[in-house]
Amino acid sequence: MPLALCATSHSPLLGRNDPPAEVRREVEAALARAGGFARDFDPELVVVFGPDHYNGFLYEVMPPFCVGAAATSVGDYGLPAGPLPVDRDAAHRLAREALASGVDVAVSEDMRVDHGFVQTLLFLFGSVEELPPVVPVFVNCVAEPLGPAVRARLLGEAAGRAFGGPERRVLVVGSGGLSHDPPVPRLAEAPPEVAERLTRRREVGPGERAEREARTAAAAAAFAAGSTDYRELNPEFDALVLDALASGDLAAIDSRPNEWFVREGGHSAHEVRTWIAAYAALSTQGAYEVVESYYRPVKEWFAGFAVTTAVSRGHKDGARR
Ligand SMILES: O=C(O)/C=C/c1cccc(O)c1O
Ligand SMILES: [Fe+2]
Repeated sequence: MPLALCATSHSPLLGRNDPPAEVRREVEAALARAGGFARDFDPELVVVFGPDHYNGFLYEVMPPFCVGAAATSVGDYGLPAGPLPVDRDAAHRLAREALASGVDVAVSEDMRVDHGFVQTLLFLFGSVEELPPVVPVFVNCVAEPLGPAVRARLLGEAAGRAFGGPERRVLVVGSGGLSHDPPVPRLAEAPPEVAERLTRRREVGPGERAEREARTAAAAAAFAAGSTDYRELNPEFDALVLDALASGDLAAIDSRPNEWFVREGGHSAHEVRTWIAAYAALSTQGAYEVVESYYRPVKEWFAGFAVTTAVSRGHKDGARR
């Protein structure tokens, strides 16, 4: 039972702009079950594929992928700031495997990560203090130009080869998606001051951060109230993605052109690359089965919100140690 998988959407608007209480309770229950699955599996290592939202990676240098050999949470949206417990040797092992197989990952000895990593890790493990050793793997999902989605599969397969095997229990995690298009700025349309902000790394003060986050929450409230300024969530796209991942037919999604993701799911639908990578890692161990799959579109959170867990076929019960 060497690999298991959790893949969840994230939304930093959870707790800031909530849907009716029963919807929040239902999503939190699905997240709690995924957390129970992760803790029962008791991983010795967590490899988490996550995006960034111009908090850690800027156009100064924008790699398609980056393996964090050390990482610090920036503490956006009220999440805890500070270092994450990264397994540096494991990070280098993954980078070597990826590079040897033709996936040109960058390596960072000082990676900054935002809610795209930290919120999902806390969904699963509760607090930074309770985290097992992690390897954070940045997947660029917002900063155009993007490579083809299939590269995320190749990256995930490299992770599967690096960590598959009986020696240790490794949980692979995907964080992001599914259909959604929150107001994340895009360089091509950015006025000069925003382009500057997307390009150069600098400390963001608490006032500026709070203002930005309040703007996103207000946009989500307007979206939920019926504003047509934002792209609708697309449950059909989300179902197609979830079905393809569950069936193991990753090509059904990762062979699609980038424009398809944007047209069907919105700009941030590219975050499903993190799920593709996680499922691809699991696929290196043979056929797999989804243990649980939860889905609900939540406009208040700007998210087609899904939570899935999976194990290699025949290991459903073995997921509990
Ligand atoms: O504020 C941001 O940068 C992004 C917010 C957000 C909102 C909803 C879903 C997501 O995946 C997000 O990253
Ligand atoms: Fe996101």
